[in-house]
Amino acid sequence: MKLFELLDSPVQLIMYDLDGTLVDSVPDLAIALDKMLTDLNLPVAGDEKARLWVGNGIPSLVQRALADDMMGDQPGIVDEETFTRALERFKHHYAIEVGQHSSLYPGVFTFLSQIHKAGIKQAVVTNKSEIFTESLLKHMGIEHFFELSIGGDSLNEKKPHPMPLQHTMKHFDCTRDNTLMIGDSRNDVKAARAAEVKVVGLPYGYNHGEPIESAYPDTVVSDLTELL
Ligand SMILES: O=C(O)COP(=O)(O)O
Ligand SMILES: [Mg+2]
Repeated sequence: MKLFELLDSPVQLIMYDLDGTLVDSVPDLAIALDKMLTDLNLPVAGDEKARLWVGNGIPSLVQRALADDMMGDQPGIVDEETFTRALERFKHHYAIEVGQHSSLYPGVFTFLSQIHKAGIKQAVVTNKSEIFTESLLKHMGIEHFFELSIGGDSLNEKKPHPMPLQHTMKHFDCTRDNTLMIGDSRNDVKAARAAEVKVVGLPYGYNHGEPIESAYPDTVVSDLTELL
């Protein structure tokens, strides 16, 4: 499906998820997570598990790794003291690793350039912490494409809550009629549904081990250039 087929009005704003949508960022996250686990004398988790756990922000990722379980971020599973120490260790390691082993997915740079040239506004709406979002965008050389980036800790709520999407639309004075969300996980689809915006799913990212089709985005494309 093409961009112009998705909305009745011309697109004025595209909101992008970051991890798993624009950037294959798990290699950095997995290294930082394993260094954190090693600091705590726990067995390392590796890439595969990190890939399943990423998507609900850094605190959830750290809790899942500590519990070695997807449900680790539920109340009462991980004790507060261990979590606080682990989070500090993770942030320390990730600040060093961020952007070092990550790469842009195929078609991302071309798509962002074309959309930028067409005068359509672009924003990042991620659950990744703000400070690491800025750093990753710079390392990937794509920060200049975005007029706004909202992190998982920028507002009171993060995806799947619609708040970051609604905040972004308001910022650009855009509405559901001229705005599109693009993401790789059910959190993106749920947030878009709750904000009543159309959403494109990408199949190559991190959707907790499930195909993105199971979250029912409006369409799925194999890479972003398919939308051009
Ligand atoms: O850091 C995360 O948990 C995932 O971030 P995302 O929202 O860009 O996929
Ligand atoms: Mg994602």
